[in-house]
Amino acid sequence: MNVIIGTRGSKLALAQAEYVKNRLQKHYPQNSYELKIISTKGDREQKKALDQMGDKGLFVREIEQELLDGTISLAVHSMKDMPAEQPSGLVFAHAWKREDPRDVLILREAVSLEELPQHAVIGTGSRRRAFQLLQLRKDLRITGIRGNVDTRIKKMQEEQLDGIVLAAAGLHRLGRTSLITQYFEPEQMIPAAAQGTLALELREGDKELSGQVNALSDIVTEEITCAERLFLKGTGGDCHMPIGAYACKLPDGRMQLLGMVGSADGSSIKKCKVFGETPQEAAQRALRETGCTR
Ligand SMILES: NCc1[nH]cc(CCC(=O)O)c1CC(=O)O
Repeated sequence: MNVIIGTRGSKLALAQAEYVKNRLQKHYPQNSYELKIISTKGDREQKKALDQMGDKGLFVREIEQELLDGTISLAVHSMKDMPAEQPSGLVFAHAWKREDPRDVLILREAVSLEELPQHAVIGTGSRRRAFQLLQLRKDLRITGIRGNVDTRIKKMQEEQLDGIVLAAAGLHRLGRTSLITQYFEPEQMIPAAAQGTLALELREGDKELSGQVNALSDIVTEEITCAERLFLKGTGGDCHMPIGAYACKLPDGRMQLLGMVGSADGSSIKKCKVFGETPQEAAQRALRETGCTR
């Protein structure tokens, strides 16, 4: 089988696609593999604020179209960037083991959040991160920042920001772990739903490839991703809303789910911690506790 893997061209997207290619190659050396870089609307319109571009799936639509057209056989994305709804005819393979789901702080000079001077300026384009950061340190000033991981690090230097918040997973995958000043525990800063998990998307009915990809999956990641995405879907929000979800399995086998839903301006933030026997039960309880359902 010839496996053509579609990916965006950013360094992080390429690192993720290479990782998937190498892991498949190791387990299935009988296949041939190639990467195909696909430019998306999100890549081409870097200058517009994300809020203005608005629509979901900005970084995925062209890639999904190539899957449907059959010009690629597997798409690799970050699951946290995937819209809740998927085009018909496409499915996700079972998730592989997730990378570190936490958010991290990269500081230009200070050594910790506590040691930052009063009114220090932190860059992030995510309201989820901004509002939770302000819960930890009310005096901080938040400034918008976007672009890929390298761009944000460069902007922190050029614009003399005191720091930025990024996902640990991206930095680990790029080999930039040494830049990290501090990790936030999920209870302090609830990550985005499925942060650190790859989305491996393929055509429904592609039995041979899905069999191979699914055989390398991680059942715990599959369950926690299910709980986090069900919660996200139930809130009705997309990646621009201040919504967080973090699930993990406890030693007794139950699932724990931390949920967060904020109003658009951050004036009200609801957080919860619930337990459930199944992803569905945990997600339902979290939606009820955050006031998304009754
Ligand atoms: N929104 C961009 C994005 N999409 C996925 C990751 C990191 C990797 C991951 O969460 O799997 C990042 C960068 C970041 O948020 O710092």
